[in-house]
Amino acid sequence: MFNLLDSAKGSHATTFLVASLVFLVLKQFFTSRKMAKRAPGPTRWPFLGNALQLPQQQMWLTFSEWQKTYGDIIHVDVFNQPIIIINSSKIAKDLLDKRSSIYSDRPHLVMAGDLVGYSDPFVLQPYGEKWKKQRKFVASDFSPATMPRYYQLQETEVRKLVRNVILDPDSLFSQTKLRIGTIIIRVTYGYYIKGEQDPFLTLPLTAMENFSKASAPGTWLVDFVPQMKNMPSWMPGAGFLKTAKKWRKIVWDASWDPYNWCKNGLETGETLMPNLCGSAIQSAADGKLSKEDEEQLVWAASAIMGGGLDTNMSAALSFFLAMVLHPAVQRKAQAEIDAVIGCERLPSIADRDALPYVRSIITEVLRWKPPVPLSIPHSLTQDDVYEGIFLPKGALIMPNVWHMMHDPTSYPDPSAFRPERYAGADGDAAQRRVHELVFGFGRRACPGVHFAEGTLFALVATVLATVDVLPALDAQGREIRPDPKYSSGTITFPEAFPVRFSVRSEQAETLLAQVPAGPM
Ligand code: HEM
Repeated sequence: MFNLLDSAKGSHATTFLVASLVFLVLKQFFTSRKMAKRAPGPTRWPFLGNALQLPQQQMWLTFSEWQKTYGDIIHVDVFNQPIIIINSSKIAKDLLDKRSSIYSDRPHLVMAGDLVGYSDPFVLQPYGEKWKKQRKFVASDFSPATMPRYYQLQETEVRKLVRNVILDPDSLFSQTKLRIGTIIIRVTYGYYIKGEQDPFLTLPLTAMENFSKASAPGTWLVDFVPQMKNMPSWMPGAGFLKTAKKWRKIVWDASWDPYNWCKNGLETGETLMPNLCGSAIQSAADGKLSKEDEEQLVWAASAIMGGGLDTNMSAALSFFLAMVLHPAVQRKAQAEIDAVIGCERLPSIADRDALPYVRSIITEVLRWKPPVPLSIPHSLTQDDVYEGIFLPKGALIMPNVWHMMHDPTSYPDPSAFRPERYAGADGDAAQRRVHELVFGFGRRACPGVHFAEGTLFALVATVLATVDVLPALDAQGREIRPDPKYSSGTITFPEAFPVRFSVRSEQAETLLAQVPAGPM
């Protein structure tokens, strides 16, 4: 009896062991890449893949349409380069945030990176030692604790912007460029921009314009057929090589000229406002950086300057557009500012906590028109499987942030501009959810987020406190309602629209007049 029981127990144990092993092997098999299937997507052509189906204009809208047919993860191929489009915020976070150790590389862009040189600044740097060093250079200057150092500069420059556009509403776009450029260049190099034609402003602006074109996915054949970069420049079809050469010089000059100005200023003892490059040089041993460190600092600073220009300008201009279209939102925000700040002073960034409706306007601008609608693509460094879907090593990962921000299940009536979405007890969390997506993912998330939020708050609060933003009038005195049209490219802007400003009170005019004209 005893022996029988023992052997019965033994056979149970063996069965259990075998069953467990079979289960583990099957589990491994079903979750392995062999069983995982590729994500759905439009039908591919041999060799070309989906090249002909990728739209040239505002890709995010097409990808959003495709979501209805193919779902939240879409796989397309362009000349054998796999591209994974993600239309869901949950999946984007599951992959890019939670699995960031393998999703933090950047795609190797032959045109933008190898040929023009945009892979030197850390925005496009591969995930590696140079990228880490550059992020380290900027980490403390752009941490939340450092932000108050910049408040006065941010507030002063946006006040000048408002004062100038009241006098000349047609200068809205150029003034926005000038003031946002002045802010970011001052904190990066200590240099104060002398005017719209200052090369320290025009060069990086041109470099950013070119960046948007050079990095727009699917635009350059050489990105998919890298051998083309070696073709002789006289050959038909090699025009892109001439373009790349011209653009490369602009990137170089835009990055090294202001750096050298800053370095020389330190050497000659010229007083400079605390700035990223100056502090990094001064904190190096003996005040001298190694050649390698200097190079990485130049590119880190260039990334910060570039990152802080067009993105902020896009959001600022979308804000003005939203205000022209939504007078009721303006009135509600003005009532909040009048009640909290009064008319004796202008709002400051330190007032942020006390102005929740003003904050929710900023969030709604970023949701309504995200400045970087497809974020900046990441690249996957090893094969991966997500819920039975195979994601290949080297795939370009494109989070369609525009779609996430216009998903009607999260944002009913998504094309409506409605800051009230963030009212109520969940308001702050709802705002955070927008910012977390609009400013990017995982280890590559935007290092300038706090700085950008400060500049935008200073702008939005100052504008609403001092002026009514109104539609321009036509020759018959009728209001011209602008049609919100946006550019394509990595960073998207509203097309120029007519606008009018009316000062809200004499006190507002007096307060703006007191802002000093020169550098601070
Ligand atoms: C409204 C303003 C801004 C928006 C919407 C924005 C958005 C973004 C996005 C979507 C990315 C890509 C994140 C990813 O790959 O997952 C990014 C990266 C970056 N941003 Fe911003 N940004 C803004 C302002 C700024 C400012 C003010 C700075 C500089 C002070 C800045 C510097 C950078 C840099 C250097 C990167 C590259 C990060 C990396 O690759 O490691 N951005 N930003």
